[in-house]
Amino acid sequence: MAPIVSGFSKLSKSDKIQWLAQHHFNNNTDAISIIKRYWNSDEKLQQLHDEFTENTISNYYLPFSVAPNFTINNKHYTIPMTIEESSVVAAASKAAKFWQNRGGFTAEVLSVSKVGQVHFNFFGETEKLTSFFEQIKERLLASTEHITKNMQKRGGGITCIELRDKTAEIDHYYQLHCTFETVDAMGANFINSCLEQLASTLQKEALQFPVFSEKEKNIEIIMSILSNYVPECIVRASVSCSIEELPKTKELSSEQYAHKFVQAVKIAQIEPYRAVTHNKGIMNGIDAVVLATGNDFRAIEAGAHAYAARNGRYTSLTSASVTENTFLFSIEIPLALGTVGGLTSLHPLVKLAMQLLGNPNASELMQITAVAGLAQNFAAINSLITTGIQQGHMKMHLMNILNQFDASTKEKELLASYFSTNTVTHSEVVAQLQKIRNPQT
Ligand SMILES: CC(C)(COP(=O)([O-])OP(=O)([O-])OC[C@H]1O[C@@H](n2cnc3c(N)ncnc32)[C@H](O)[C@@H]1OP(=O)([O-])[O-])[C@@H](O)C(=O)NCCC(=O)NCCSC(=O)C[C@@](C)(O)CC(=O)[O-]
Ligand SMILES: NC(=O)C1=CN([C@@H]2O[C@H](COP(=O)(O)OP(=O)(O)OC[C@H]3O[C@@H](n4cnc5c(N)ncnc54)[C@H](O)[C@@H]3O)[C@@H](O)[C@H]2O)C=CC1
Repeated sequence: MAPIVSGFSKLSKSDKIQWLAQHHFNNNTDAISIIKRYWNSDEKLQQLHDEFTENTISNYYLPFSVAPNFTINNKHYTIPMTIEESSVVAAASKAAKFWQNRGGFTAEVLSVSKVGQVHFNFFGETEKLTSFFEQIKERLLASTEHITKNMQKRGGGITCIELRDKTAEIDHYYQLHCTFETVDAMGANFINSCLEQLASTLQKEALQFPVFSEKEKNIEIIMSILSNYVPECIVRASVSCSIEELPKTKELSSEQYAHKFVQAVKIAQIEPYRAVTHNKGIMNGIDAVVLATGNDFRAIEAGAHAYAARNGRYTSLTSASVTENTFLFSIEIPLALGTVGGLTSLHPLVKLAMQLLGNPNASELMQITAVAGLAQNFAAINSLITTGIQQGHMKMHLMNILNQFDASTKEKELLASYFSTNTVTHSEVVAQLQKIRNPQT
């Protein structure tokens, strides 16, 4: 068991690795060589990556892939996707190709308002606090001027501050509930800086407010933090086509396909067990673009799933319908993304990803990302209601299984050919590999 260590963060990278080897890897040199094998040979680039976070000892490779053939608002895109799961990029590519021949995707940003809150305790009469707040509101805003002035020039800034009484749930607890627009930034640092300033001004003003008793003058700030729940930072994307343009299979006419597809989405709308996986499939596409563009996928995930539960029951983020002869499939989702700030101007591959997308602004990136989620969902449901998910997913997963058994190039070629007409299962791959390796058994 590892000993408790103090000052670990102060060790050099190589001393950190030595400590790990000694206390976790029995000084096994293989472990150290694995760690070092993932270092970049360009020392300057490696240092840049080391400095992204803390206690860095190596790099963790994730595939950086691309999905071509996306038409969004009549503009063509090749979308960068960073994800470890097989078949996700293939699925997005297949959906993109399918919809490119049917008018492509339509997307629009519906709203861009972000949220932050100052959480505090006030020990007095709510009416006095309300009156105090109304009197100091302008001074609260004025005290953030040094932080907001540049954002205001870009068309952003603090758009609203309101006092919210939460004493019904927690004694003495109130909020300054604030909304922001942060233009091309995700805005976390900007919002948090504004909130901390508002908290400081609130406290100072209260100390001097003559109507307050001594007790009321001492406002207790609990915390000041943005919210990753942004139900007013919404982007919508959709596709539509005539029923005849939908896929046909041996078993399904395009009309039967349409109705089965719509029911699959309706099931995700009413059945939370299905909705979670349905939305996970959407986030396969969304997270891949969020990661590739250096955005914060934890923030996106938290906000998206909270939004899916906004009406009290967790539900699908997409909807589908057939009206007369038209199939319509759409997504509405909160995506607080940035094309400046964070890693966007630091990580060379992130900069390349933005260049690949034509250096979009935040609004355009929101639309591209929502489309990736909708495309992912279309491909997943298409498979689920026709061949089943395993046929395609395992077809893409075949290489991972073969690599687990150190299959040779020749073995990979033989088995790729065999499995082009046979369903991939782990046990069948093992059996076929055995046959090649031990033909006499
Ligand atoms: C996997 C496919 C695309 C195969 O589909 P297919 O019809 O066997 O592929 P194909 O060989 O006919 O090729 C058609 C197109 O698919 C793409 N494609 C095809 N193969 C490749 C490849 N190797 N590399 C890159 N792209 C590929 C590519 O666009 C290609 O066009 P082309 O490039 O030939 O002009 C299909 O079966 C599919 O879309 N399956 C859905 C897979 C999926 O959803 N994966 C996500 C992971 S599973 C999950 O976590 C989500 C889920 C399922 O749980 C969500 C939910 O429950 O709702
Ligand atoms: N709960 C959360 O989601 C939290 C997330 N974070 C992290 O914060 C990072 C993002 O923070 P940001 O404040 O967005 O980044 P940032 O602080 O790195 O950069 C944003 C700044 O860029 C400048 N800027 C230049 N051009 C701009 C333009 N056209 N539009 C808007 N701003 C422009 C502004 O000064 C703006 O404040 C993310 O990487 C995230 O991981 C940090 C704390 C909490």
